[in-house]
Amino acid sequence: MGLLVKGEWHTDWYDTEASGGEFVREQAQFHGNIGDDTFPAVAGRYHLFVSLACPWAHRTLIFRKLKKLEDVIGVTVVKAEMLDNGWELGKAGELEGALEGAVPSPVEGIEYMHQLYTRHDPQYSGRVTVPVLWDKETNQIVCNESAKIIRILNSAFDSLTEVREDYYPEPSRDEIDEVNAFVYDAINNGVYKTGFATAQDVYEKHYRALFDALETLETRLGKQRYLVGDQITEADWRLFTTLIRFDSVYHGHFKCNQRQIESYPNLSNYLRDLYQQPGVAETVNFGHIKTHYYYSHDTINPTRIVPLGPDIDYGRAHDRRSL
Ligand SMILES: N[C@@H](CCC(=O)N[C@@H](CS)C(=O)NCC(=O)O)C(=O)O
Repeated sequence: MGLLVKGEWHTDWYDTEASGGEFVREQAQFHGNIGDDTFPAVAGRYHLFVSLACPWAHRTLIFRKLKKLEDVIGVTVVKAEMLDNGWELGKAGELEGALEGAVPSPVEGIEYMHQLYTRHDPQYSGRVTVPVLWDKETNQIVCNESAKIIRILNSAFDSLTEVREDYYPEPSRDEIDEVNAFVYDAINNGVYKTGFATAQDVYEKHYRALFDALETLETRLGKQRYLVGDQITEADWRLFTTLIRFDSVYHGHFKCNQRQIESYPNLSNYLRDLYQQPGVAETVNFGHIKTHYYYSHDTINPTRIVPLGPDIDYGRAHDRRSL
């Protein structure tokens, strides 16, 4: 764990002292678009760097899969553990098996993700996060904000594939934005704010907000199959990547342990419905997910023991078709 200061790597844990025990997420710094003159939509030019453990990177893998962009955008997987040097790229052959179609880094001479950031900007200051959408032609980061990358993948390459599914349909955009904001604050980022809190009252505040929000969604999903009506939208995929990690990691490691997702009738069936959408299960790697969290956060789990459970079959039947 660390960050870059004017291009120099520093091994620092998140500074929660300055914020009274609160984990404060840093904003992503690269927000380029695809489809303009700088970054035209071209097959084979752009590349994703992802961690299979990371819920934010997972969103981008799902969109690459659903929009059938495997031949348009390459992908490189980083090691599950994030240690003193931050995210680490494997040696050739080491990680490709973790995700079908993954390739070693196309950017030569880099061992760590922080070297990719300094390749783009030798003076970069900030956290070194995944996912990264990289332009191989100009050696630049196009974007390192998953919310933006999934919008890019949703439509920017449509002329290169036959897939026309739209996960951000015009008529539902206001509602999707509203649900996203609620889910992001209390759930996607909520589990981190709960798990990384270093003061009891801060932990309790985010824990309560998280479980209140899950209760709200449990009720909402009693009336409709997906978060915004009867069609899957980006709002569902953004929630999915947190829910699929919840019982294995956030419940124990982040102390989000009032309930497991398995105990909510609607949320658990909804989670299996999404997991069973074609191609999605292939993007889920519980080995990387569990190893990453339990191994990398040594202030939370210094023994690095990775728990064996829980055993949950996300492939078993769900009841959502009746809605
Ligand atoms: N806003 C970013 C957040 C990405 C993010 O925080 N990724 C985590 C992995 S789950 C990371 O790389 N953390 C490294 C760090 O904070 O040093 C996005 O959604 O793309």
